[in-house]
Amino acid sequence: MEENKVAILDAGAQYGKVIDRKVRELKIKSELLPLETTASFLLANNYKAIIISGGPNSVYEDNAPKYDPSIFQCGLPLLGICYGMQLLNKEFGGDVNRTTSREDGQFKIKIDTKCSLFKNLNSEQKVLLTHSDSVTKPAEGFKIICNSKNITAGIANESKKLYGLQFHPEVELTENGKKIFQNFLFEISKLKPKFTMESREQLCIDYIKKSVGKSKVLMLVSGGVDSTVCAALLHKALNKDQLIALHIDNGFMRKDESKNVEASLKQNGLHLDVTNATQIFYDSTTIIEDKNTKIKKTTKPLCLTIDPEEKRKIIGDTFMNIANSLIEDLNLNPKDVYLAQGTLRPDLIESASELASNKADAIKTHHNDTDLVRELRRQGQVIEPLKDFHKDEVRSLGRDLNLPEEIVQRHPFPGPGLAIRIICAETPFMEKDFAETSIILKAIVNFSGAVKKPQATVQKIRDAITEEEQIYLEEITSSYSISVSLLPIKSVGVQGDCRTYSYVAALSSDESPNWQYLSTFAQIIPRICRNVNRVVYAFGQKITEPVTEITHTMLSKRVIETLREADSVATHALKESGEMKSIAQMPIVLIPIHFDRIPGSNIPSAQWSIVLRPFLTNDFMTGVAAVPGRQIKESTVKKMVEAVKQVPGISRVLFDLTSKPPGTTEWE
Ligand SMILES: Nc1ncnc2c1ncn2[C@@H]1O[C@H](COP(=O)(O)OP(=O)(O)OP(=O)(O)O)[C@@H](O)[C@H]1O
Ligand SMILES: O=c1[nH]c(=O)c2[nH+]cn([C@@H]3O[C@H](COP(=O)(O)O)[C@@H](O)[C@H]3O)c2[nH]1
Ligand SMILES: NC(=O)CC[C@H](N)C(=O)O
Ligand SMILES: [Mg+2]
Repeated sequence: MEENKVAILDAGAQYGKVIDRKVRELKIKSELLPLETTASFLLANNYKAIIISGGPNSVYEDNAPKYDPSIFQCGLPLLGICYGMQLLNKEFGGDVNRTTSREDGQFKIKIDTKCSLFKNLNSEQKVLLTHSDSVTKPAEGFKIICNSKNITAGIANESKKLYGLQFHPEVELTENGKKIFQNFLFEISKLKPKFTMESREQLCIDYIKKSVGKSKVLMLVSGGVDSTVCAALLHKALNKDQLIALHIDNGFMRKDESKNVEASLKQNGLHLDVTNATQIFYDSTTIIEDKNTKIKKTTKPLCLTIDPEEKRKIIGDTFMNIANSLIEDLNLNPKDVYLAQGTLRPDLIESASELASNKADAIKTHHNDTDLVRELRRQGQVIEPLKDFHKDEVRSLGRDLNLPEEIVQRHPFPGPGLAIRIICAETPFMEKDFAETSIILKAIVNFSGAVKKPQATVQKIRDAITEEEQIYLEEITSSYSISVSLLPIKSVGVQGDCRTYSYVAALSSDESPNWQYLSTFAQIIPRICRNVNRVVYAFGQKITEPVTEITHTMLSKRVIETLREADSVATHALKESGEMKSIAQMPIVLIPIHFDRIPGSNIPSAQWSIVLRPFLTNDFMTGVAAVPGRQIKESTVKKMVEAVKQVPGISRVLFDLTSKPPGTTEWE
């Protein structure tokens, strides 16, 4: 029996598969298993080490996921990550509590270089943290092996080979994560790097051939990277007459997108059927189930829907319905036709599909993983050869399949398209925390003045950030005059493996933007105000009046056209600058905010604003905003702003500075 493998016990992390991948890249075999897997199973099946992933729950809650306590006593080396570390600490009698500060994003931590987990590392490390529970007292027999601010970032009992990390060594934003895994696997667990990955291309082709047999496949092709790579695989695996490729224009595509996709794929030898379903999407509804009450209801038509999850579900189900009607139109027997999609691992994990984890929180329902898609999957009707891949892996497979760079390097464009980049609203989002949050935000941007008067607000800020950050905040707020407005709208984020849906804070200034200072605010604001998951900078003069109204916004044709134009001119400016390659993706988002209205005037809020979101990531699970002057030229940003301002109906242009976590790439 295989001697060299690691069990990854899944507590519901967004990054379980990323751990699996990191371990395999080090030539060690690993398997993702449920958290409740027993120690006797692990021993009987020859696992040599255990990694416990993060997860959305809290270890002290009654409904915390079940596990077998013997896994900690069975003698196998164990590494607990985030939730996994909290569980380890609790199991041995230490304390885990929700403290006043949370951490989401990249942080510098101090590590104990003498700990074997950190062999060959420097004492300061940049890591990704995303949690609100913390180890407040390490369990007996455990020492603290790293700290961020005064929060414990890692614990160890070296003689028992039990280790816990509050940060995530598996993601890109932890710079030396790979070395930490090497230390755990090779030095501590004494595993030998023997595992070689089978050719993933061959595995995909075998899977397609075996699943499809002599039937036909209707491949849904958006023209994006994943569906094009998937279509190329199907092309290679099947006979020509078995494959029908369909592109659906749902009315939320970018300017000329459908036309360009058809032409580009034709050039690469793939014939596409293109159907224009704009009106069908616009009017479509679907049936959704309330998570708590389990009551089912029919949604409003998409053009009147505000809730982002409802929008996503309607769109996903409508894609499926259109594909099914094409099968009918072609007089094919639905039982003999498979539907193929370019679904990737992040689509499944973010939608909380059982295929990826049975404990993860749904961050956002991807259109290719709605209830209807899941039902078709259960019936065995869906083919998804890339469902275990991340984006960077698909790109490398695309290159192996000789697809041109222009396709392989395309920026991703979500299936629901512009529909989830228009923040719809009927009323302002102003809960009872709105006023208090606005006060805290003001104290943050006026920190140097606020500290002179001792008050609870200042203490709240001090509690959440390091002493170094407090000094820096005083310095920048005494030299740079900045204003902050809490916007009465919501956007989606991800914190501690949980979905958040909350306020946006907008910074503005009469001085020219100091991007370093602005990025600092973007990092610290969500840590101090948990109900703010996104920080943007508003170009133009300082915003002087509180923003308490919204422009009534639905997915109307005029709003869609406005965003389509703004997206087109901003993307054009990025292309012209030659910077498409250095940016991973650039969502352009329309928000229902009309700034600079004359107070007391009765002119209604009628305009919208546009947010630019140039974003950097490889695997799309974590990432950072591209900062002007650093990862994107300031002159390019200026051109984008000028171009977008010319679009009729636009009040202001803003720039999103939020990393993932605490924000997500898209706004809903
Ligand atoms: N307009 C569309 N027409 C047909 N199929 C679509 C459309 N949009 C999305 N899909 C299907 O949904 C899948 C998932 O979409 P997703 O955006 O993640 O992938 P992609 O569009 O292929 O690549 P990218 O991530 O680069 O945009 C696609 O692979 C495709 O099968
Ligand atoms: O095909 C898609 N259907 C969807 O429903 C969907 N939602 C998000 N995305 C894309 O997924 C990546 C991660 O997005 P977030 O950071 O916003 O979660 C980013 O690349 C997003 O554009 C989608 N793609
Ligand atoms: N990412 C995680 O594992 C988070 C664990 C826990 N829910 C927290 O917020 O601390
Ligand atoms: Mg796409």
